[in-house]
Order: sequence, then structure tokens, then C-alpha cells
Amino acid sequence: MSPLVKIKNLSYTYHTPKGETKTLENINLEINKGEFVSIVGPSGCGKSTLLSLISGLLQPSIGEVFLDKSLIINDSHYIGYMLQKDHLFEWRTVYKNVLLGLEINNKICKESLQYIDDLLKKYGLYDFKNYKPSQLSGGMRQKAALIRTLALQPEILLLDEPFAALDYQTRLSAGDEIGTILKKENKTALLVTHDIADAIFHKKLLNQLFHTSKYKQMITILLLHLIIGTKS
Ligand SMILES: Nc1ncnc2c1ncn2[C@@H]1O[C@H](COP(=O)(O)OP(=O)(O)OP(=O)(O)O)[C@@H](O)[C@H]1O
Repeated sequence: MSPLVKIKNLSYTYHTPKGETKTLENINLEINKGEFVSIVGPSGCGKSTLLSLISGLLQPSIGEVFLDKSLIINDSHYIGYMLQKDHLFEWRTVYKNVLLGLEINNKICKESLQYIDDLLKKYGLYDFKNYKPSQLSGGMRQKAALIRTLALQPEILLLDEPFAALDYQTRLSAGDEIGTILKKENKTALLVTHDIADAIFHKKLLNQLFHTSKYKQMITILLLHLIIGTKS
């Protein structure tokens, strides 16, 4: 089976009038379909940059990023992003928020609406669909944001510290629920976090440990493969 995401000899340097910042150096990584991979590293080590490169928002300085065997040169593949903040709009109901991606991408049809209804029912938000985001708990809001992302049926989900804004208890339950949803929907996901507890919460298989960037000594990116599905 060929990997869904393949990163080959990837390096990235930011160029600004003040100088250059070598952020990633010679990263190699493969993610198979259905895997949940966590990358842990301290603030500033390049986690968000890596996600931008995978999503095609940035182009590698050196190396290549492939998604499903084709080179990522722009954002032509559909990639779902979940950020620290849920970015739900208070003036829209939960349902209207969840519909937003479909609306923007002109993808509202009978099947997509049915898929949203199924997700809302399966994951306990259907009864809250006419609520405003402020009437939901932090964990429920993150679930609504996840359903908004899943509605577009992305090939891969990129999760950039999605639990960081939640309190510890909510973080545990939301992390658990979101992991369960991704597993049930058979999604491939890459989580980046500075908090190792977030990554090992799902415990599973420690796959690879690598050091990166001589410019940021002592930074260790701990790569955990949290295998979802039959491999878990
Ligand atoms: N647009 C930019 N221009 C110049 N340098 C940048 C830019 N974005 C990020 N950097 C630098 O690149 C390095 C990596 O940043 P990045 O945001 O990828 O790290 P991170 O691990 O995601 O950090 P955090 O956990 O704080 O979000 C940092 O030194 C940062 O200052």
C-alpha cells in the first residue's frame, strides 16, 4: 500500500527583510490511509509550517510533499484544517456553522445535507443544531468544528493544537471523542501539538523518534504513530 502522504527530504526556510529562518531541515515522513499521526515539539520548532507545506499553502525550499502519489503544488487537494480556535460564528446557529464549508464550496446537495445530519445525530449535536455556539460547551464546539470540516469529506485532516484552548478535563473528553469520531469515519489525521500529553493520550505505537534542525539544538520532535483501525 502506498502512503497517503509522503514527505521526502523536506526543508523550509522563511525569507524576510530581517533575514532567513531555517525552520525545517530534511524531514522524511509517511502517513498511511487511516492513520492518526501526532507530532510533538516545542513552540517555534516548525509544526505549523509543516502543516502549511502539506496543505500546499507553502512550497518546500527543498524536497517534495506528495498526497496520494501526486505532488502538492497548490491547494487542489481537499485538506481539512482544525485549529486551536473553533472559529464558529456566533451570529449563525450550530447547524448554519456546520454548513458553512459546503456553502462556500458550493457543495450543498441532498447527499451532503444527509451526511451532516448523520454526523450531528451520531455525535450528539443534533438536538443542539438550532443553538448558538455560545450555548455549547468547549468540547461540543470543537465537535461542531470537526463536523464542519468532515462535511467536505477531506482526504486528510490537519489538526493544529485543536485542544489547546480547552480546560484539562474537557481536553481529555474532547480528545477522546474526536479520536473516536475520526476512527469511526475512517479518516487520516495529522495532529501537531507542543503538549506530549495530547499526543500520548491515545497511546498506541511509538513509531519513530527524530531530531531536527541543527539551528534549534536540543529540539526533539517526537513522532508517534497513533494507528487507527485494524492496526491499533
Ligand atoms: N511568516 C513567517 N515569516 C518568518 N518567519 C516565520 C514565519 N512563520 C513562522 N516563522 C518562524 O518559523 C519558525 C517556526 O514557526 P512555526 O509557527 O511553524 O512553529 P510552531 O512549532 O508551529 O510554533 P507554535 O507551537 O508556537 O505555533 C519560528 O521560528 C517562527 O518565528
